[in-house]
Amino acid sequence: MKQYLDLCQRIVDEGEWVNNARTNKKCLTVINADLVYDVANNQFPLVTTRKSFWKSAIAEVLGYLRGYQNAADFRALGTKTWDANANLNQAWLDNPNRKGPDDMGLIYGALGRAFPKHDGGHVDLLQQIVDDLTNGIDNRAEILTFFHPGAFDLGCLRPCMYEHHFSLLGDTLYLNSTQRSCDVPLGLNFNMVQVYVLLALMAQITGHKPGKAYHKIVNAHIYEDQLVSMRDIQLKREPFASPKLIINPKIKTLKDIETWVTLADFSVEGYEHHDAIKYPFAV
Ligand SMILES: Nc1nc(=O)c2c([nH]1)NC[C@@H]1CN(c3ccc(C(=O)N[C@@H](CCC(=O)O)C(=O)O)cc3)CN21
Ligand SMILES: O=c1ccn([C@H]2C[C@H](O)[C@@H](COP(=O)(O)O)O2)c(=O)[nH]1
Repeated sequence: MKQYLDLCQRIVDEGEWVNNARTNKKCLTVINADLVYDVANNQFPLVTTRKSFWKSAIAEVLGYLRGYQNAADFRALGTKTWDANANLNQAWLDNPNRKGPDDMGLIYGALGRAFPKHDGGHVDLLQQIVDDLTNGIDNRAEILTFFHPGAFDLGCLRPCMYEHHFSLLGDTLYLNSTQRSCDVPLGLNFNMVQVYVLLALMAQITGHKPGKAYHKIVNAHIYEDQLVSMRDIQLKREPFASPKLIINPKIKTLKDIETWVTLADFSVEGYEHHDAIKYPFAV
């Protein structure tokens, strides 16, 4: 939690204003932040200086792992967070590749689970990584990537957390996640949970102990209409201790995640938080 608040404060103190053409908003911006999550000791990085809707964040991860590409499927899992990008973004509404209401196109898991090959086929990057790790193999390229510049026009948004690199040291699994662009008040609140859960889940289904998750952020920003709430409300609050995340131990395979896992398989223990803050969302 401290590292999150430190980043927010750093943006407020040292950030530079950058005009963002896509959203037509100004962003107070810093470049580069490195966050670390101690998954081995269940230090769940949940924001406590406002109420965090952590279930929505985990629903997104489940949708990515299943390769979903439709906001209705994400709603069925328990999150509405893709509705705006699928249905309110004018550039995507005007894009002939959009297949209709709620379509998000080829982004995140839809791409990572069927990455196009040169011969016209596809490769399921996640399945390959799970198979390797389950067999104790780390080929030093266990990389789940969602980044495919040749396919940007097939999706509603370029992936923000675009790469997850898994590594094995003995029986401990590590994760390095890279994020190119980060909406710190809204998105990072979710992204910290997601990096943590991804390592915890992957360790559980491949039979390893989770170690640390390293989260690199390149462009970290606060939108102009979020600044006052962050600076004058959220940053004035004292954080509470980190809660614990409990994952159903019956989840043992990728197939389990694909077939029966729901948000009921996740709970948080000891979550003390301040009141909710509603931050504006830039489409
Ligand atoms: N501008 C922007 N920021 C983002 O963080 C973001 C995008 N766009 N587009 C793609 C996804 C969607 N994400 C989202 C979308 C909405 C919320 C949101 O509204 N969060 C509220 C309430 C969530 C709820 O009730 O489930 C919050 O207070 O955290 C968070 C992340 C993260 N990403
Ligand atoms: O997981 C996510 C997804 C998106 N974001 C934020 C970062 C930016 O504010 C926007 C995306 O805009 P781009 O113009 O494509 O950079 O969404 C996030 O923080 N986390």
